Amino acid sequence: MPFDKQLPQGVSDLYSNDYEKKEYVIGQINQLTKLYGFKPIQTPTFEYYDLFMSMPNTLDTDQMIKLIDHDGKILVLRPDATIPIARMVASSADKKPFERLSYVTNIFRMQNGESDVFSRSFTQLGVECFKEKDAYVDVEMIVLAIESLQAIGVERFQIDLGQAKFFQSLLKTMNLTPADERLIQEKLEQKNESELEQVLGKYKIDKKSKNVLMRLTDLFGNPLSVVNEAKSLALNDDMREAIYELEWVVQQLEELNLADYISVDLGLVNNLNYYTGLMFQGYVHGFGRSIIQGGRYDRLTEEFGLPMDAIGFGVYIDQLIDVLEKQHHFLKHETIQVGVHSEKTIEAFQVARQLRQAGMVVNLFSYETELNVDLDQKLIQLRDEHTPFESTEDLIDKVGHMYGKN
Ligand SMILES: N[C@@H](Cc1c[nH]c[nH+]1)C(=O)O
Repeated sequence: MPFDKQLPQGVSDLYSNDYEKKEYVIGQINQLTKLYGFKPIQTPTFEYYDLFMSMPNTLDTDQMIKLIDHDGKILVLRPDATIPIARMVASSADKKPFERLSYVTNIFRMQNGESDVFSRSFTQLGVECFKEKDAYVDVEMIVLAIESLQAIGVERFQIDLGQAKFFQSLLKTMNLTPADERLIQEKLEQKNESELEQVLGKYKIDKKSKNVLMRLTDLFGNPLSVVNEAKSLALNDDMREAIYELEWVVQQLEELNLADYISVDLGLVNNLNYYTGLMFQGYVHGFGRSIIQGGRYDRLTEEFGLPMDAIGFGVYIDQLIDVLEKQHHFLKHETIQVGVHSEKTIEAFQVARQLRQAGMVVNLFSYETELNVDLDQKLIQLRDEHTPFESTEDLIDKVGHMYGKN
């Protein structure tokens, strides 16, 4: 019986049209990350399940795709890129790894648990910077995120800035179990005010902390006014410090004339719980899911025995392509057809080479046997006695003209 050709749910083939879009988007952003000094690396597609479970409250077991190794140990397909990179950096032999690492990789993660098979494999491009904490790096990362989206022409996007330390320091005042904290975080992430209130009602928490927590559900918008309001809500020094750090970043971005791209959301939490300071997410108007997620994570490598401050972000490439498609950003590349006549083969190759050197996409066809090619795609025919183009400039001039480019 023939194989029934079906694919598992949530994965798909990528035909050249779509692959080219992906290649283009990745290429543009990579070009930029290189200019910022990031060096590409790769971690394995699967690793031990225990690696990801050693980070409490980060990824749920039912978000991961598991495999059994030959010795019975459980493996998982990479559900996150940042954790393995932290492992890699901490285990590098000379303990002096590159500071700035970048990657393009597939991530296998069921965002909403086991039943969510539709988004379980996606591509992420990311950068991670391992360097002693310095506020300018936080600013630089946001600038890189903004420039990455600008480089591919994304319109109407916004980067929401948050502060993990603000929320975490507030939680600390409540003395809850990790499971309770997780539940509160989940409700806050969903901005579900009524359920958050219900959940909070179950615990003995002082009124002040509860009120501040409830305020987080709508503490977002204009950066400096949110920051100012948050200052008056801070209940301890850590919360105050978190806000001052955020304020400084906002001020620098404003001075860099990037205020239009940013907003602050102090209710911003991420179920990837390794963030310790500045956090950010990139959104496009009219498109619900974030296309960029990142932040500072100063305690992750410590889990692997090498304390190192770090910050990074990941671009959700497939989601970004959906956005670009909606915003009609992909121009069709015109393919120039060059006819090859058996007595003029060399000339055809020469013309094709010149055109390609000028950056044009060229397909050859046999002028004698394939004359039925789509004549709408304008042809360069080499039937005549002379080669039609004198020089590359002449060629581009004429071809450009034929295609209305001049
Ligand atoms: N790993 C994060 C993105 C990130 C990279 N570096 C820091 N955060 C994610 O998958 O959303």
